[in-house]
Amino acid sequence: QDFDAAEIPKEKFNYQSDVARMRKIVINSLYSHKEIFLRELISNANDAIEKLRLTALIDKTVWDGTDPLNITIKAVKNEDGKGGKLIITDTGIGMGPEELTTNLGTLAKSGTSDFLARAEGAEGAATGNLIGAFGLGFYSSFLVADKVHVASVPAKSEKYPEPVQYVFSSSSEDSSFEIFPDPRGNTLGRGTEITLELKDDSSEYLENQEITALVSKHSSFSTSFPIYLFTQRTDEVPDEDVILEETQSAESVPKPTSDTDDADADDTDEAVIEDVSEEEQTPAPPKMKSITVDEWVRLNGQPPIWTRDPKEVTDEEYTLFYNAFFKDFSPPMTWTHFSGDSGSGVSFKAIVFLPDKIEDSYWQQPLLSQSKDIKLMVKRVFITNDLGEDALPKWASWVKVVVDAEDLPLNVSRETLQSTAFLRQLKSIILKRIIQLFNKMADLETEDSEKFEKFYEIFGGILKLGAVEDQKNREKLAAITRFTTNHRNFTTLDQYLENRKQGQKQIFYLAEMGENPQELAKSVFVEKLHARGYEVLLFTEPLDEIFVQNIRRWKNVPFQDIAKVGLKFGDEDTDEEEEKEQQKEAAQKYKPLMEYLQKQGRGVVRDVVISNRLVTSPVAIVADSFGYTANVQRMMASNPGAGKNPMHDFAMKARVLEINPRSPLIEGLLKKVEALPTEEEGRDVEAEEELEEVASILLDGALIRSGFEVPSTNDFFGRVDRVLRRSLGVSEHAPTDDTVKPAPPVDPELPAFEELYQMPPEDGKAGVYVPPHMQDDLSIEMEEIDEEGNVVAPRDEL
Ligand SMILES: Nc1ncnc2c1ncn2[C@@H]1O[C@H](COP(=O)(O)OP(=O)(O)OP(=O)(O)O)[C@@H](O)[C@H]1O
Repeated sequence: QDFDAAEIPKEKFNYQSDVARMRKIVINSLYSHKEIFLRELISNANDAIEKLRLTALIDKTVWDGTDPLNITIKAVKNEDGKGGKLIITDTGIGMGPEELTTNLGTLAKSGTSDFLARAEGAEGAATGNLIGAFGLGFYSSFLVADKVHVASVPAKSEKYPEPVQYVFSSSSEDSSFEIFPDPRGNTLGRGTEITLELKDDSSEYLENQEITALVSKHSSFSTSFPIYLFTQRTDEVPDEDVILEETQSAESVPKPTSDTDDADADDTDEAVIEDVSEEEQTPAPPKMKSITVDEWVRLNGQPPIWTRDPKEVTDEEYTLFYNAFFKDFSPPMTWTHFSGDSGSGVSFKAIVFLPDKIEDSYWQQPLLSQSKDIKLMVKRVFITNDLGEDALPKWASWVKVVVDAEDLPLNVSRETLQSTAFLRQLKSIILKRIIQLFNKMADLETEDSEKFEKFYEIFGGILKLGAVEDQKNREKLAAITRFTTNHRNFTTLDQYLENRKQGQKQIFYLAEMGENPQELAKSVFVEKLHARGYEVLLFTEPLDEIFVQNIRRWKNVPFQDIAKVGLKFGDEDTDEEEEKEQQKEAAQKYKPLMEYLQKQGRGVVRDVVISNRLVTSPVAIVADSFGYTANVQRMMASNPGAGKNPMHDFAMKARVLEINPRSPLIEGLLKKVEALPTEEEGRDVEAEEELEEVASILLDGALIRSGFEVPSTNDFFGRVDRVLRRSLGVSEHAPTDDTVKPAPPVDPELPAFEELYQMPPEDGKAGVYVPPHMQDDLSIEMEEIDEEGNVVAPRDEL
């Protein structure tokens, strides 16, 4: 019986506008992925049965545990041989008329509009990957069907004591759908039946072979309930009418089903026929006739992948499973499949997958992330993917895991789970496995650097976050973390220590958020270390500084920020006597300059000292151990609350100016300071001002070189201008002619459009507005085309 057969009042509804947009996107942009409709419908069916089973744990009226839970698929070809219907049925929770309306007629998901906007835009092509993840599931039916009917009966419950079968009907063209009681009556008992009236170009989905292939590719791994396909087989059986006559005469009846028994006795069917005919010595073989045998064939008979022997599962199977099960349609980066014992007597099998990307949304708020892809099964039955807030530390919340516990009760709830030792043990087992996978990927560095680099690009930040967040696994995660140095890329902390020079008791690093390592390597702070052959870790990501501040030491060697005081090469004790003497002398020699600069630099630096870290640069500004480096200062600036800390001002100014005694510039400055006439000799105010200006530029330059900002950019350039004038011999005080033409008086009228843009004459012909400033640069050719797209008469109108 047809859905339209009876005269039943049908209620008509308009789709919510987002649904209309969604259907359009699905139909237009996913055409090349149209086979996904089956995966989506099966996945919905599976979810509906799962929901039934979970509800039945609390309320037995919903399902008493006896009637079978399954998904069936049936293709019905039209009698004229053209097109047909595909019917997908489940014995799940079902939907009442209101649910049909809201679930299928509206999109309740948050972020829908965002998604729609993205999908309609340039990224539309990529929607193939988003479709399942976002739950456009049901609408994918319109990829292959002109018309879709969803008949459904909700499970018996308080809300539906006498459930009635209703139908949701919609065609792919309509902006509305209809809801009405099923004219066929209650044919389902419970569950949902989706009838797709296939489009002419989708009739391949009527072929059982095609359906079987699709199910095995996309759905066999992700469904926990049996999927049956309706098949019809033609069998040759003895014609019963003839047999009946023979029985009456010979009293020997070959049973219609005896084929198999006979086949057991011998290997081939042919032999059977011979045997039978010889033994019974009947004058003629029994008359045969063809009959059609209806059969439901199980499509997903394979046991779930995690229960299989890892040696027998191919990489492709793991990938297909991952895609379908976690609705992430890029292949996983790597995985580990293992079985174990939790230690509290729960044995389990699990697969832990590393995805091949971490969503941007994760990095926006990593500390708020919560794992949602640890799917816990008990004896192959899905229990939950919500293991609670602290299921895993935040650094690992992106991981995708399926775990199947043998020895937990089937009706275990999340609450009872929380109090079991199993969950705690599971957590540490998963973390251990993730770290194992990280190590496996990190080992690829030498064999397959491309793979390794991709891994590091995605998980580098995770390793640092983990080392900061997770004290227990800190060491293991920090050991895998890599850094760029002035010597090489991807250095581990252990490798750094191997390259340590004799006496070196610090791990040198320099941090500048957002800089690139090559630039950072040219910093004043690195120059001497580099020139002497020491290795310096170059930190350019915000997490780096937080990372060292948390781990503080590696194998007992402390980290030293080389932009701070306290830098020691470690070989100072072995310096020659002569060198020490030289340093003493330099301190003596530069005393007047240091005193002078100290006076000039008040408010910017706390002290001035002779540097041991500079080679060619004349000066640098170094932070005290408790002061802010330029990097920390910048991080503070982006944190609005930081200025309120009473230590803030103090930490800002806790820095020292270091001068390079071997720089000619510094020597020259010393001479100038020494040459200044004293009070007694009669002060030279002009020379004093000149020198102050130079000192001030030197200080500002030192700030900039060291990554800090100058207190006032305008003042700084005013001074530079004056020094430039002096060096060019131009008068310092000669004013620039600063007269300018004032603007005309206020104009109370708004300009007319025609004044700004020349309008084409209003002669009814097509025209183009070209703004005056573009008229010289633009020429437009127009051609008229006929309906077939052929050019009628080329013209050059403008
Ligand atoms: N076979 C079904 N049985 C019962 N309810 C269903 C069935 N198919 C769909 N639904 C209901 O309709 C809703 C919308 O389905 P749709 O496929 O559009 O998205 P979804 O299933 O929520 O998302 P996703 O496909 O990502 O799981 C479902 O959430 C479910 O409540």
